This record gives sequence, structure tokens and C-alpha cells, in this order.
Amino acid sequence: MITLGEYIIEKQNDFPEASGELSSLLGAIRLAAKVVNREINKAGIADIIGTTGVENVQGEVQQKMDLYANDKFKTALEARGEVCGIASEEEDEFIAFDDKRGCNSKYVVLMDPLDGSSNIDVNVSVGTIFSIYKRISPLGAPVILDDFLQPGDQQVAAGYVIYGSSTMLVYTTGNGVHGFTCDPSLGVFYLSHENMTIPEDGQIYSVNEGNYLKFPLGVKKYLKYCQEIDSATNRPYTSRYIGSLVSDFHRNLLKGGIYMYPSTASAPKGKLRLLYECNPMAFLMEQAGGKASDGEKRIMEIVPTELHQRVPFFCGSNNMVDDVQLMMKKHTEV
Ligand SMILES: O=P(O)(O)OC[C@H]1O[C@](O)(COP(=O)(O)O)[C@@H](O)[C@@H]1O
Ligand SMILES: [Mg+2]
Ligand SMILES: [Mg+2]
Repeated sequence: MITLGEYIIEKQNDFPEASGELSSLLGAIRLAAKVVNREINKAGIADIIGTTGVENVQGEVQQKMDLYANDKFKTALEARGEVCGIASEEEDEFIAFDDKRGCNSKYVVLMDPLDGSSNIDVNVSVGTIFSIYKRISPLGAPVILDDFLQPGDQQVAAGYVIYGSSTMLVYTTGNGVHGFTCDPSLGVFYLSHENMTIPEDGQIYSVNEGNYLKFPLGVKKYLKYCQEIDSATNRPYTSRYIGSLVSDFHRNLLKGGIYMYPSTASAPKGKLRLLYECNPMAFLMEQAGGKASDGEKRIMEIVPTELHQRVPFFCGSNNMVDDVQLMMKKHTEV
């Protein structure tokens, strides 16, 4: 079995011009993932359950695990010296690593250190999401906000870690999507899912139906379509919603399906954050042969304007994303 470290190096050799910086950066993410994984696995007995009582820039009360994960990834990325700055769900502003090495690094990282925070205390799978870009500011200069506000189609790599019944790291550098499973006895990630692809069609829909009455008419129509009885089209589809984007995404990636976090009357831009939730998942989904949209256009074409901006999110099997987009177009409310 090939390890994640070996695979990264092997793939790097496919690019003679590669300098090894991205490989080293991915190594730092792998290290932090192991540290966070060890803590999550003993969440019930470690002083890591519960909230900090502090509200983050999202207006959400931070969980202790949000901060723990944020700290571990930040420390690992800064220590590795391949990153000139990071942006995180748990940090109001971007953080510049402006020591000598940092300044001369060409990558910025955007991350959701702990995804699915509402599931930490109830032993349901959670994750970490990361997105990597080359900076646009010159090497040696201070990192700037524009280095982070790049459209998703400029990502050089993206991925997630899922802390579930097993722990996996799934990533892409634009050459397919590859999954690695952690052997807990050794703390080593081994290649277990090479070239992951999503089926064109699926029979699973993932959405918080508790918001049904607040959804746009087109989304309501699509949910009714999913629930209609029609064996010729394998309907009704199955409703599955874990409440952790990473976990719902991972299941749908393997089995086919669609994850939706639409806009609602109370949250016209939806809930999920473009830069460190939707863009990285969109890059992975497109690399796996699926689609990711805000209900109208490709997520990865959106030009970001704010670090923590939110967008409606529809992501999954091609035909299912096409269907919901069509229904939203057909039932646009004036
Ligand atoms: O509880 P809701 O409104 O359905 O929201 C669940 C969604 O919010 C999230 O928890 C947001 O992510 P964070 O936990 O990182 O804030 C997603 O993982 C999940 O899909
Ligand atoms: Mg999240
Ligand atoms: Mg989070």
C-alpha cells in the first residue's frame, strides 16, 4: 500500500518544474490532520467538548474543537514555511506569516478547521476543509487581501479530512480526486480511493428540510420531485442529512446524490462560506465529474468580494444539479 506522503512525491515527479513546496505544504496539512484526529477520537474524555462561549465573525458561538483545530492547522502551516498567509472561518481577518520564510512563500491557504461543529459533542462525523492558491502579490512583499479573494477556478489544490468511523484525507491538485485512509495504529494515511468519481445520477438528496417553508419555490418543487413515486426514475429518492457538509459530500461523492444549502427567507445568501467551504468542495466535485452551483452559475466562477461571504450551494451528480437549476429557473419568484 502506498502512503499519502509517497503518493504526493510520486505525483510531484509528473511535473518536472515542481519545486516541492506544494508537496511540503500538503505534508503540513497531513500532520495537523493527525493531531486533530487524535483529539477528536477521544473528544468525550478530553477537555474538548463544549463551547468557548465566544462568538466568531460568523456570529456563531465557537466550539472548543473549532479553536483547537484552527490552532493546530495554523501552527503546522506556519512552521512548514511554504505559506505566506492563511484565512480561516475562525479568524476575523487573514493572517500574514510575515517572517522571512513566510514572506517568500508563494501559497495562501483558506480553511474551515472544523466543519460540522454542531456534531462534535454528539459523536457524529465532522471534518476539515482546505483550499490552496498561489499568491498574486509579488514574492517577498506582504500578503494582501486580494491573494485570498481569487475565484475558485484559480485553486491549485483543495481537499478535506473526514473524522468519521474511519479518518480519511481526500484531495485534488487538478488531476483527479484521491482518498487516503488513516491506519490509527500507525497514524499513517494509505491510498484507499484513487481517482474518485461521482455517478452521473444519484438517488440521495441532502438538505435541512426543517427550512422547507423558507426555501425558494424552485427548491420546494425540486424536493417534491425527489419525493414523488415513480419507479421508472427511481423515485422517491432517499433523504440523508448528517449536518456536516464534509460527511454529506463524502457519502454523495461515493454513492451519487446532491447536497443543497439553498438561500432562505432569513438567509438570502444561504449559510455556507464561498472561500473555505464551497470553492474547495466545488473543485473536488468537478474533478470527480460532478457539478457545483449557486443555483444559477458555477461556484468556481464567482469573483469573491469578502473573506467570509456566503453563497447558496448545490453540489453533486450532474443530472441532479441540472434538474434543481432548471426548476429554480422555471419557478423564479418575481
Ligand atoms: O444546521 P444546519 O443549518 O443544517 O447547517 C448544517 C451545515 O452547517 C455547517 O455545519 C457549517 O459548517 P461549520 O460547522 O464549519 O460552521 C455544515 O457543515 C453543515 O452542512
Ligand atoms: Mg463548515
Ligand atoms: Mg467550521
